[in-house]
Amino acid sequence: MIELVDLYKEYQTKRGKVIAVNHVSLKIEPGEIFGIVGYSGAGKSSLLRCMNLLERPTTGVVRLNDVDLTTLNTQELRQARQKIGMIFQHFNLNSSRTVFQNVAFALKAANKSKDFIEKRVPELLALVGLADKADQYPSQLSGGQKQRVGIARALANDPHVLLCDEATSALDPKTTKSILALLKEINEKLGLTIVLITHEMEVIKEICHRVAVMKEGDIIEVGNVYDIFANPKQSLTREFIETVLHFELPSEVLQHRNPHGILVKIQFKGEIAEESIVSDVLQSCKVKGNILHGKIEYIQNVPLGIFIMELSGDSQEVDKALGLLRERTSELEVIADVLK
Ligand SMILES: Nc1ncnc2c1ncn2[C@@H]1O[C@H](COP(=O)(O)OP(=O)(O)OP(=O)(O)O)[C@@H](O)[C@H]1O
Repeated sequence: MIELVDLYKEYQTKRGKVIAVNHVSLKIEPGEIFGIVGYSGAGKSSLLRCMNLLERPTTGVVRLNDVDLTTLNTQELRQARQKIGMIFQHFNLNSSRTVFQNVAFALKAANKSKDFIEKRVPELLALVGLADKADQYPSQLSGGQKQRVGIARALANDPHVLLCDEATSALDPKTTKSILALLKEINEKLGLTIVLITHEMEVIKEICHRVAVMKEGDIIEVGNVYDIFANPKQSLTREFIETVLHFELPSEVLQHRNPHGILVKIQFKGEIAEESIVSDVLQSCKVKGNILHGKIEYIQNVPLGIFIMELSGDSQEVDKALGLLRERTSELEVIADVLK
């Protein structure tokens, strides 16, 4: 488990002090994929790099499996770091070494024997799907393949934790998906804890169990990914979610609104997203419902349905329909007139 207690990181610059991480406390549980999302400059890299002391926090505690890394001497820290793998946006491979040698490097640094290295590297390359690339050089590989080498190298010493610093930001969408799928597979197969930072909410949606939203050095919201998507509290979180759900109503739709109708946003969580609650209620109340926008997203394989509808008809019947929709289940949320 990783535990950050009151972590604070500042940099001294010519223009004065910059606070990158502002008294953050966080617990990351073993085996989870934990994402940290935020815009550029929010402090994500600084926070991540404090987790393995690549950056030393100005104050605060970084515990890995109950050991406070900030209290270790150089030798102890080197040992502890072997249990924290890291991958980078630009892969950080040594271009003058082959794929095999890049991965072997991490094992040599941990004083592993030649025999062990000869056996272990092919296993690692097979795990990341590069069994046939051992003798190639980084320049002969695609971006996705380079990141696979980075992952193999990071896993060489059986880490407890894998830190991912914008690991897919330099990759195209298809390659991003394949790297995220590999990370998920490794998480499930090896029970490895993964912490990733990203500015893309899509990455969070794709593989994370929990997410923290970071702004100006602070964590402003943290929770289970599904709950955060279904019920974001902070406007910045909503902004990030919007980049995935694309739920803005096009202005043409608003121009052609029925002046007597009311706009409702209806959100279904879990299995009921697949039921026909809305049509049942509208039929029973003789209310007309016009779907203006709607979709069902699957987040961690659980459906989240969101619809924007215009309801029209006798106003008492519309109120009754809204009441019934609210009542039908606690998992259904009706936000009446979305424009107000
Ligand atoms: N080595 C450094 N020296 C001085 N200031 C720094 C240093 N590293 C980061 N900063 C500053 O700290 C703040 C947080 O930066 P950080 O890189 O941690 O954020 P980030 O969310 O990871 O952004 P990005 O995605 O652009 O890397 C920024 O204001 C940045 O300019």
